[in-house]
Amino acid sequence: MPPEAGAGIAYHQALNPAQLEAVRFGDGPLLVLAGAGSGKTRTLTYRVARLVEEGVDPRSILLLSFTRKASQEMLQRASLLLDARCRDVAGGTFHSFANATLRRYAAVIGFEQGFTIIDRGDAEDLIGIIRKEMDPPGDGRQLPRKSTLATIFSRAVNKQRPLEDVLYDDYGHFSDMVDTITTIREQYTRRKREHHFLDYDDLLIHLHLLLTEYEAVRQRLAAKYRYIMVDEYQDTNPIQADIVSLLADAHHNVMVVGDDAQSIYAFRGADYQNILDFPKRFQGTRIVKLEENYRSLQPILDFTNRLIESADAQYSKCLFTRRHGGLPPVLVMTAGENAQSRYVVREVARLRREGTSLDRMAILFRAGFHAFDLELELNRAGIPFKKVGGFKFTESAHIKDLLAHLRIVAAPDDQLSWRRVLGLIEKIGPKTADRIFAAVRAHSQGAGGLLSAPLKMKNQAKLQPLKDLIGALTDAPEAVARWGELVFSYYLPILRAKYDDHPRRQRDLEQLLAIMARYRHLDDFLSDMVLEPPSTAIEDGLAAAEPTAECLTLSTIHSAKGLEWDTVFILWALDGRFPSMRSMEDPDDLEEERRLMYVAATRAERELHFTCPVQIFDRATQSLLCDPSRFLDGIPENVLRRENYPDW
Ligand SMILES: Nc1ncnc2c1ncn2[C@@H]1O[C@H](COP(=O)(O)OP(=O)(O)OP(=O)(O)O)[C@@H](O)[C@H]1O
Repeated sequence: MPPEAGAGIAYHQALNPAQLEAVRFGDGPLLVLAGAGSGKTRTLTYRVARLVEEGVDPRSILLLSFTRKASQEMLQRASLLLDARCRDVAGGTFHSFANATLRRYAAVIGFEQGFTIIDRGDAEDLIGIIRKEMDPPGDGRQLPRKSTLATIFSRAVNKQRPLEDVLYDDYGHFSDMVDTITTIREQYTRRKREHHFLDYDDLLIHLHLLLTEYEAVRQRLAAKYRYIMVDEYQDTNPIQADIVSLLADAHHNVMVVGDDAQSIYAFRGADYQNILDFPKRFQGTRIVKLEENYRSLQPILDFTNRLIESADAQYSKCLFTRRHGGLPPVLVMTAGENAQSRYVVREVARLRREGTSLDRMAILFRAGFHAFDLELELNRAGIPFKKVGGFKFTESAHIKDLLAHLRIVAAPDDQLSWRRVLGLIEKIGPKTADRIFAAVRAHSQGAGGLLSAPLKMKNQAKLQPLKDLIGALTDAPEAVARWGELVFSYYLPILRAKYDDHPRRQRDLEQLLAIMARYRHLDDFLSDMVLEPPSTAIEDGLAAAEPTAECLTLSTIHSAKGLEWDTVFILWALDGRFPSMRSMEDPDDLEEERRLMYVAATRAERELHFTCPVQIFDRATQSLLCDPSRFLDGIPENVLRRENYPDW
């Protein structure tokens, strides 16, 4: 039991005056502008504990955050501070909250039989099927690819803009196909309805709809959640901001926490304008700024304050710390990409000799491929690393294969999963798969329909092992782990035949089985796999051989958000790479790149290195890139040191 338990929480000792003000704030709207490393997590945690301590029913508090892990950690910490009541607080992401609420009110919005959530890959596959059926424009031009179509549709939803506007503004070269693209979207919407599918965006759309069209439901939800808290508010999109307003409309007890300088999800529709507009949405908003940083040494903050000072519209903040000492960050010009990798390897080795653990160092970059050369050098030097970001566990083919078998049992109307499952059987193509699916569906006995559906003789034999599996699954009582084992045994021979690197993939599947063992209901497991997929690094380097060994982190900047390391290296601080050439065409994109660099730099506690390989040929513009990132221009030597590697 912590010392404070029972004797009341020692707020004064744990919090600085600004944090304390936010924690003790009474009813009404509150905007907490929390600089990087200024303790926003701590502030939210203590506020939850305080509300509960003062007698607020924990079930009437709703804490929305960017990942479920973040909200779970906050609630766990709040429980340690106060007591187990804090675990009853409703916490999660916008999407998981939408999922839970829509399941409760499914009948209201016309999903009496429930729904299946499809991930981005499935959404693209469905769009791909429709795209194939459409006539090409006729002039030899190609329709946008399925992934581009999915991005266009999603952008329209998340920015709440008409499809045509998104096409004209962001994809001008496809704007003459607006009619065909609109038809594809209509078809996509229709098919999703038919199969009871909701994609990620639909979760928000339907929740929004539920709150705007069904006043009685909105009132019930508003009465239920008397205190609303939102973490990372700068990364909300317009629908999410509306959802918060609709829920809080009746009482205005809403606290949002965020940092406009760290908004890096505009490409997903996030709009940092939400945080700037919050006081307009909620009259009488109290604004509290958290400016004391507990993470970095002062020379790092001197640099990051400079970096963000030139950003456009923002709330002004000036971070400071009581931690002094340390050197200013360094910008190292390297003679090409390989020299960049060798510089990083040399410095990592030096830090290690000086006693810094590899776990306390990170190499950050904008896109996964920016680190390929470095990965080779690290392997050569025998430095173990793990690579995070880019692509997710559940997006890999073998994981999707295994999940598809479970999905046809949970949702027998899921045509995409049937196609996948049947497509794994030798000599069954998409057409046969669709015929079998139609026969099973006509039988209306769920997946068990496969056992009795009239099928061609030649298909009967091929399907026997799958039939046995479905028979076993439908006979076994609902035990998620057991079902996982059954599918795993069935799938193992397929995996071995299909992939040369099956041992590594088999380890992933075993990990998935371990995760399954934590679930009681298959629906919950499958929904979580779409909403909160495990963030396991699949592309591990040498570390993969010894998962527990100390290792270096290689990460995209987006995946490094909220994390911290003793030493951080930021690769490719070269104008044309960071900011990228593309972002230079649009001032908003350029600003987002600056914030991305700010997020990366504020992860460092003690040492910060930028590397800039020069004389890089850019194919798109046919030019040589030689200058450091424009964001570093004009920063004086006493704030950012400059070096060459190797000396030239
Ligand atoms: N009042 C305080 N006294 C001492 N340490 C604190 C205080 N507030 C926060 N910290 C410490 O500062 C560190 C950063 O806090 P936290 O993770 O909450 O930052 P953050 O604001 O979420 O950062 P970011 O937005 O950059 O991800 C943590 O180690 C936390 O324990």
